Amino acid sequence: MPQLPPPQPFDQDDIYRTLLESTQAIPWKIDWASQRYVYVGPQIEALLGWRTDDWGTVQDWIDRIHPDERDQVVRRCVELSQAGVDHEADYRALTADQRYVWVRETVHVLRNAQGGTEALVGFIFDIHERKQTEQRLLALQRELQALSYQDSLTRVANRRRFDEALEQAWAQAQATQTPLSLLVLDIDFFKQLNDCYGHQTGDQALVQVAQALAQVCDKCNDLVARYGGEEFVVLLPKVGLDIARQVAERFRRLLQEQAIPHARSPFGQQVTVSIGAGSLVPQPGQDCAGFVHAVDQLLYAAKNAGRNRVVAQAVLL
Ligand SMILES: Nc1nc2c(ncn2[C@@H]2O[C@H](COP(=O)(O)OP(=O)(O)OP(=O)(O)O)[C@@H](O)[C@H]2O)c(=O)[nH]1
Repeated sequence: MPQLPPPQPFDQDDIYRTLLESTQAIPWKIDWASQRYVYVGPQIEALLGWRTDDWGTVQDWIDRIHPDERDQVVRRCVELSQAGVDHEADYRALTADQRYVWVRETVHVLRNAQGGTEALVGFIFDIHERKQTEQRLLALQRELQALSYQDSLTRVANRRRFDEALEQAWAQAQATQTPLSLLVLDIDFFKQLNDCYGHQTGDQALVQVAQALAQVCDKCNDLVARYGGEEFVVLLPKVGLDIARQVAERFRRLLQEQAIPHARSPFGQQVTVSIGAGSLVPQPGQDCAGFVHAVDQLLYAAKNAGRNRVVAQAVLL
C-alpha cells in the first residue's frame, strides 16, 4: 500500500490570508492612533484600480468618496468608530481612472484593554450593479406614479390626482379658514364636433383646450385636471370668487383667440366652453363632495343660460 505523505505543518496566518484574499469582499485594517492603513486586500485593484500601496492614510479613503456623500459618510463613520460601534456605509468610490463605483463598507471596531478604539477592520463590497438597478427601479417607480396621476390624452392631471388635491386643499382651507375656488367647465356642443370632424379631431380639441387651461392657470397652487370626457376642473386654493371669475373669463378669451374650428357651433363656428365657478371658505362639518356638486350645478346653470359663458357664485353648503 502506498504511503501517504506526512501532514505538512501549516501556517494559520497563511490560510487566513489566502481565504481573505480570495473572497469577493475586500478586507482592510486601519490603525486608529496613526489613522494609517495597515492592510488592504489586493482585490482592491480589480475593483477600483488603486494598488494596495495607494492606501496610505484615512485621508486617501476620504478623498476617494464622491463629494455628494463624502461629508455625511465621513462624519457618521468617525462618530460611530469613536463610540466603538460597528457600522456600514454605502458610497460611490473613485476609481483610479476617475469613475465612481458604488461600494458598501462594513466596519468592525477593535477595542483595546481600556475599551478605547484601537483599530478598524472591515470589508468593501462591490454593490454597483445592485445600486444601479435600485436607482433604475426608483426612477421607474416615480415615472409610474406620475403617469398614474396624469390623463393620458391631454397630459394634465387626471380625476384621481384631482380628488387627492381637492382633499388636501379642502383640509388646508378648513384649517386656515382661507377661501377655496373651483372651476368646472365643459366644451359646448362637443358631440357635434366629434360627429362633424371625427373622434381624432375631437381628441385634438381636448388637448388644445387642456393646454390653454394650463397656460391660464400657471400658478403653482392651481391644478388643472380632466374630470372625464370633455369636462375639466381647475382647483384654485387661496383664491376668492372675484379672482376665480377672472381666471374663468381669461380662459374663455384665450380660447376665443385660439379659434379652434367647430363648424356646428353657433358661436363663431369655433370651440367655446361653459364654466361654473364657485368659491367658499369650508366650515367644520362640510365636505368637499358637496362643493364639487354645487359647482357642477353652476356649470349646468351656464349651459341652461345659453352656453359660452361663466356663471360664478359664492357656494353655500
Ligand atoms: N373625441 C373625444 N370625445 C369624447 C371623449 N370623451 C367624451 N367624448 C364625447 O363628448 C361628447 C359629450 O357630449 P354631450 O355630453 O352630449 O355634450 P355636448 O355635445 O358637449 O353638449 P353640451 O355640453 O350640452 O354643450 C360625447 O359625444 C362623447 O362621446 C374623448 O376622450 N374624446
